[in-house]
Amino acid sequence: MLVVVAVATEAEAVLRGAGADRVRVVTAGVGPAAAAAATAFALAEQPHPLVLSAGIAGGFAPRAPIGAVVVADAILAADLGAQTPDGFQDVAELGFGTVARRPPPAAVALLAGATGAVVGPVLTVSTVTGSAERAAELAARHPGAAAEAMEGFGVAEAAARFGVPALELRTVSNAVGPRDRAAWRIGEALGALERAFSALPHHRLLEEALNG
Ligand SMILES: O=C(O)c1cccc(C(=O)CC[C@H]2O[C@@H](n3cnc4c(=O)[nH]cnc43)[C@H](O)[C@@H]2O)c1
Repeated sequence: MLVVVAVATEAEAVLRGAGADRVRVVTAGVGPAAAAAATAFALAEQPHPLVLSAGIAGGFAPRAPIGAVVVADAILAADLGAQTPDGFQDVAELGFGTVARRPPPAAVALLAGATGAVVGPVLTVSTVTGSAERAAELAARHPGAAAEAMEGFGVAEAAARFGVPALELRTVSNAVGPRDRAAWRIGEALGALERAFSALPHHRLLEEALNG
C-alpha cells in the first residue's frame, strides 16, 4: 500500500505505527498539487493496489475533536471553483472537472472500524481556514464535514488516473475555525496517527482493494 503524507514528522509517525515493511511512505510536501505530483510519480515508478492519503488535519466541531481519527467517505476539493455574484460555485457546477472522489465504502468501513475513526467528508483546501465565518461557510456547504486538510483530493485525483482506489485518514491537531496557533496539538495528532497505523488492517484492506 502506498501512503502519501505531507511532511517528515507524519512519515515518521506512520512508519512507527505501521512498520517499514508493510507500507511505502512518500513525503509529498504540503498542498494538493505537491500531493498529486508525488502520488503520480510514485505510482508510475511502482504499482500499488491501494493509496492512502494520511496526516494531521483540522477537525470540524463537534464531530472531530483534537486527537480524533477521521476516515473520509468523500474526498472533496472545497475551494476549487469561482466566486460568482450568486456566491461560490465549484468547477463541477461550472460545467468542467470534478470536485469529489468517493473511496470504496467497504474499505472505508474496514479502516474506520479498525482505527475507531469518525467517518465523514474530508475537505481539501489550499488555504487553511482561519475564521469562524469561513468554518461556518464550509460546514454549510458540506453538511457532515468531519475535517479539512490540504492533500487528499490531489492524492485521490492522481490515484484515479491510475485506476487505483484511494482512502484518506486524518488525525486532528486543531479545530477548524479562528486561527489560534497556541491551541494546535500537533504532538497529540501525530501520536494518534501512529496508533491508527498500528491498528491498520493491511491484509483485509488490500484484499478489499483487489477484489472489492
Ligand atoms: O498558520 C495556520 O494558522 C495553520 C493552521 C493549521 C495548519 C497549518 C499548517 O500549515 C499545516 C498544514 C499541514 O497540516 C494539515 N493541516 C493541519 N491542520 C489543518 C487545517 O486546519 N486546515 C488545513 N490543513 C491542515 C495539512 O494537510 C497540511 O499538510 C497552518
